[in-house]
Amino acid sequence: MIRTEPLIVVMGVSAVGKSTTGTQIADRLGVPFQDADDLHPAANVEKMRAGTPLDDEDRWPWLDIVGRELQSAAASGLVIACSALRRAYRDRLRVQAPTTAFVHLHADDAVLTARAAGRTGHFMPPSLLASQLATLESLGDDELGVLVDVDASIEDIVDRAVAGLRAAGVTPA
Ligand SMILES: Nc1ncnc2c1ncn2[C@@H]1O[C@H](COP(=O)(O)OP(=O)(O)OP(=O)(O)O)[C@@H](O)[C@H]1O
Ligand SMILES: O=C(O)[C@H](O)[C@@H](O)[C@H](O)[C@H](O)CO
Repeated sequence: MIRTEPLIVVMGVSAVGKSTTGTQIADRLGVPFQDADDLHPAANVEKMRAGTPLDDEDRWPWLDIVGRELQSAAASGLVIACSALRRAYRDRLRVQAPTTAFVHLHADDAVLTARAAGRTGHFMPPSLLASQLATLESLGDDELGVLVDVDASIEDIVDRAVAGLRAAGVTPA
């Protein structure tokens, strides 16, 4: 039997917990983790740091880099934390890595505001949260993946994500 390793994007708006949770999902599944924030062109990071939201033209080249990382990780599997806010962005990733599954992390605005305000030393200003929420398109019923509410302990979130991926057939039963 041919086993393929999982390619997973942990998606959602800024400060929803993609990096924190994604690292632990990767550990649990025994695959590498990467943070797509580290793949942004420097100009994108500076734009966000200055308080200006990215637009589609800023994101396409970055998404192509993320897609290439997924595509080249077919042998090892990969969990990557990447906002992937719009359906069109996820379609772009699937062009290069069609088997990609998404863990969509969701939180109420109050939880997000508290988490964005509570962290220090991050380039993303909390003021950009509103534009992130305005851009977000939830995972569609026809998209491979799972929606997980993150108003919970990290262990519970990882449990739910891993169970959802198993139920969706992304990882073995
Ligand atoms: N389940 C949780 N419970 C409590 N705090 C959490 C939880 N998950 C994440 N956090 C905290 O919320 C903040 C945002 O988390 P994190 O940096 O992982 O989000 P992110 O989605 O990767 O953000 P960004 O995309 O902006 O880099 C951090 O300070 C993190 O420690
Ligand atoms: O698509 C975007 O607007 C970006 O990827 C942002 O989501 C940030 O990189 C991330 O959230 C860091 O805070």
